[in-house]
Amino acid sequence: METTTIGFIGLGLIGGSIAKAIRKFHPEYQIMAYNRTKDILEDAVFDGIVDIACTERDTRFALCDYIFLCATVDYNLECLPWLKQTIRPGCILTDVGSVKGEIHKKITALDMAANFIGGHPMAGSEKTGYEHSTDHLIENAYYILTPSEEVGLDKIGNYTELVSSIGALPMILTWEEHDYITACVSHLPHIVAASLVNVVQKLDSPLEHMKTIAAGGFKDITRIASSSPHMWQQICLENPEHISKVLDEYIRLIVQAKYLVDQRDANGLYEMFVNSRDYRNSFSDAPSGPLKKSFTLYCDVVDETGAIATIATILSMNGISMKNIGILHNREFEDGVLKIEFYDEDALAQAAEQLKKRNYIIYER
Ligand SMILES: NC(=O)c1ccc[n+]([C@@H]2O[C@H](COP(=O)([O-])OP(=O)(O)OC[C@H]3O[C@@H](n4cnc5c(N)ncnc54)[C@H](O)[C@@H]3O)[C@@H](O)[C@H]2O)c1
Ligand SMILES: O=C(O)C(=O)C[C@]1(C(=O)O)C=C[C@@H](O)C=C1
Repeated sequence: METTTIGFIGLGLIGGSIAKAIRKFHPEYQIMAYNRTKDILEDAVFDGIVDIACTERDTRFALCDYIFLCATVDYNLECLPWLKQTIRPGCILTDVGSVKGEIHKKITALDMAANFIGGHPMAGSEKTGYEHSTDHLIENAYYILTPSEEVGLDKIGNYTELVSSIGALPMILTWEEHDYITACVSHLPHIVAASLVNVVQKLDSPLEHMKTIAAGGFKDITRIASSSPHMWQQICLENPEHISKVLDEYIRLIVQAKYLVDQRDANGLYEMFVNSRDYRNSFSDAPSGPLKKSFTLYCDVVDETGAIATIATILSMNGISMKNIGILHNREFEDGVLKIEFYDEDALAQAAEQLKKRNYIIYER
């Protein structure tokens, strides 16, 4: 039987992570890729992720059942007329862009809608490049699909299955819904993080005390300010109406907060923080879906020999079995943390209690 062939145009953080996940869950699939930087392609072939390193506009993309556009938005758009002449009729063409409107409009204008399902994994990092890609970046993350109106249900079904099979959680939206929602939960936060960093730079003294003292809270909320300026410039230029609308509401809330502070309005301030705390606590950090729930905690450790052994000893002395343990250098944490997985909720709760008792800092996700 013929195997599924998947093509990538652009093999950076997201393209590389999807390719690695496909390789992990479907080792028999044939993967071909083109990337502007040749060394990356050589690395990916060496890693066993890519089978065929392609040249620009390689005619072998005609063999693909799926083609993922994972380069910069402008280059993805530039490829469309050529892809129209190249892809086979049943091919599913998809992208991973953070804004969907522009590509959908171009796809419709080029009469390619019957093949196009927009895609957007809601996972990422402030880092870019294939070297930061992992086979688990999109694991358990929502993966939004925005099918064109003309695309057949069979294609949507197949693509949804592919997304689930590599560990992500497919969710179907229209591109308009997608662009409004992400303006609020992804694009606005990046603008807020950038502005927060810029306000400190502006207000700090030449001795840079603010910069020196900024601690966990500031670092947590501004990690994403280190993201690619080019990528975020493009996102803001592609989704201006929605971003402007959510910024209006955000500015209104900031002005309201200033008013509460200026008025020394104790009740109003308390209400503001109670509301945000309760709503934030109602967010599910581990989306429930078809995947098995994992019972995992993350623990800050000093990076020195013996740190893991000490924790393993504490847990085993208390009769707590671990499923997995390892150091994680992850987008969520500034430095390495220890990731410990348990078999059930009870073991997780007991472990958290024992480690907190010994002053370890624990994050449950
Ligand atoms: N970074 C994130 O957190 C994130 C999350 C979800 C979606 N996205 C979307 O994914 C897309 C890619 O982002 P990324 O973070 O993987 O970026 P990246 O910089 O890591 O990867 C882009 C890749 O495309 C290649 N490329 C760029 N221009 C090219 C060209 N002209 N020809 C061929 N290859 C070219 C680069 O060499 C690089 O390997 C963006 O559109 C972004 O909106 C990003
Ligand atoms: O975790 C991060 O660093 C991200 O910013 C990831 C993030 C986001 O959540 O806003 C960034 C852009 C995407 O299009 C999807 C995900």
